[in-house]
Amino acid sequence: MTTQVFIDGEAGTTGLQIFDRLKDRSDISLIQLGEDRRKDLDARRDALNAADVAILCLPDAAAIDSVEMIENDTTRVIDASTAHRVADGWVYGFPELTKGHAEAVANARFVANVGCYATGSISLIRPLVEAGLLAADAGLTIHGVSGYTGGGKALIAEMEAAGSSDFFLYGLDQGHKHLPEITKYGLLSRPPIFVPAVAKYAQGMALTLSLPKGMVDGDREALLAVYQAHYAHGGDVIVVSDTEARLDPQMHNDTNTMSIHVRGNAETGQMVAVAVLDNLGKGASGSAVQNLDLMICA
Ligand SMILES: NC(=O)C1=CN([C@@H]2O[C@H](COP(=O)(O)OP(=O)(O)OC[C@H]3O[C@@H](n4cnc5c(N)ncnc54)[C@H](OP(=O)(O)O)[C@@H]3O)[C@@H](O)[C@H]2O)C=CC1
Ligand SMILES: CC(=O)N[C@@H](CCC(=O)OP(=O)(O)O)C(=O)O
Repeated sequence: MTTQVFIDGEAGTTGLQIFDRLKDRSDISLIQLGEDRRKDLDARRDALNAADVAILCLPDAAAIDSVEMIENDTTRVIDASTAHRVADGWVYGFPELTKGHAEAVANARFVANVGCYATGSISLIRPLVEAGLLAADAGLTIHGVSGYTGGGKALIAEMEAAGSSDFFLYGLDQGHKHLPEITKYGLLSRPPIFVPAVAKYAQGMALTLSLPKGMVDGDREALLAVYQAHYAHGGDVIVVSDTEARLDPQMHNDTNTMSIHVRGNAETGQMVAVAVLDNLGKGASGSAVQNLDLMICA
């Protein structure tokens, strides 16, 4: 029997990429509404209730409405929006979060797919805190750069218009929507300073976690060993002990791979950990399909 999947928001940036990943699969039947009915409440309610799994690729308010429209106790939900990331009753959709978490995703009814910057940030922080190398109250600083598809259709239109900016910083007020989930699932007792940026390319992101001398209890080799052990339980996170001078945020585009790198200066003890991922791959659509696969294979 095929699994009935409804992508609510299929015409958006994340929804389209999920559709592309699922459209040729023989184990999945896609419920589609078409352009004329995709925002029709009754049509969405019927589709949500007919689906085995609904994948919500909507703004937060519409995603909350979708969950409220489910009247049965069988439709399972993967929500790509921010609405339920730290909500009770939702499993955080990052299978590699910690040992055993993939099973939690597989058995969940409600899965909150992870934010793109949050995926990279948590992937760097959590293993070090779990291993006792980094204090939960450490004053962390994360910088990130993303392609403009991370902002959905509105930012794509803005950045592809004539005269748009080439690069900008934002989130400087330290109110970025990913900070609550980074703090909670990074096992931190205070949020990091987070300075994201958008550059004039479509897709792919890189984040750095600054590790000044004395902040972590270990050198580069120790950190790489901790990351390797943490991500040895399967999934799509790879730990790379490279030393190339440049890291390209687009190097994992159109895949679900996220790579972790550790660099630094052995003489000064100053280090930086780096995560590279596709904001629409492991940062959104790819991870939604990874979570779906875990859920329907359980
Ligand atoms: N882009 C990314 O890298 C990531 C995005 N996300 C999250 O995924 C969600 C979708 O983002 P993204 O795909 O980028 O956004 P887009 O703006 O590209 O797509 C959103 C889609 O939802 C549709 N929509 C809006 N309101 C309704 C409604 N009431 N009923 C039905 N459809 C509606 C829009 O319609 P219309 O086409 O008419 O505008 C659009 O097609 C957001 O919550 C975002 O935060 C998560 C991780 C990364
Ligand atoms: C480049 C860009 O604008 N990125 C978005 C985050 C991507 C996204 O929408 O992710 P979530 O839905 O997981 O929050 C932002 O910083 O708000």
